Amino acid sequence: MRMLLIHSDYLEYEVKDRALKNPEPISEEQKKGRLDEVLAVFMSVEKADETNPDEVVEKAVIEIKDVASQVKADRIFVYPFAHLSSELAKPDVALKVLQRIEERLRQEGFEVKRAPFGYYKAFRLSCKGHPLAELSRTIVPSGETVS
Ligand SMILES: C[C@@H](O)[C@H](N)C(=O)N[C@H]1[C@@H](O)[C@H](n2cnc3c(N)ncnc32)O[C@@H]1CO
Repeated sequence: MRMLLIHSDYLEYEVKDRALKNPEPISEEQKKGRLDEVLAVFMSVEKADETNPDEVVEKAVIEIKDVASQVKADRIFVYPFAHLSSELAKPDVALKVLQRIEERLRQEGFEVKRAPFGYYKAFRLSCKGHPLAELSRTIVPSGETVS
């Protein structure tokens, strides 16, 4: 899993078109979304993560919690993003991992939104620009190596 974490004044998206044959079914209200004062986390779930998705979920939650506490963010935007890796996990595995991360972050007390999976989306982001505002993390299940 590759993550790009951007501490932002806001992130807003608008669904434009389907990018997969079977994108995640969404409601009318999910076609647009916005959070202010948010840690935006762009995530590519990778092939290696398929060997132990549950472990990758927990490791991702630990990393996101760590960065959120450093930048003092209590809102998280989980954003599926297929452009951080050339070895992507299958969509059905990736969606489950992202849904589980969303669920676990809510359990940890964060306000969480997740952008819809399987679509082309327009988005606007206002990065805060402080020294910890732009971070990346790579997570692999135990026994896997970072390529
Ligand atoms: C396209 C661009 O504008 C948009 N932002 C986009 O990336 N859309 C992606 C993700 O929502 C999702 N997706 C598919 N596989 C994965 C994966 N392994 N990890 C994360 N997302 C995935 O499916 C879409 C097409 O790859």
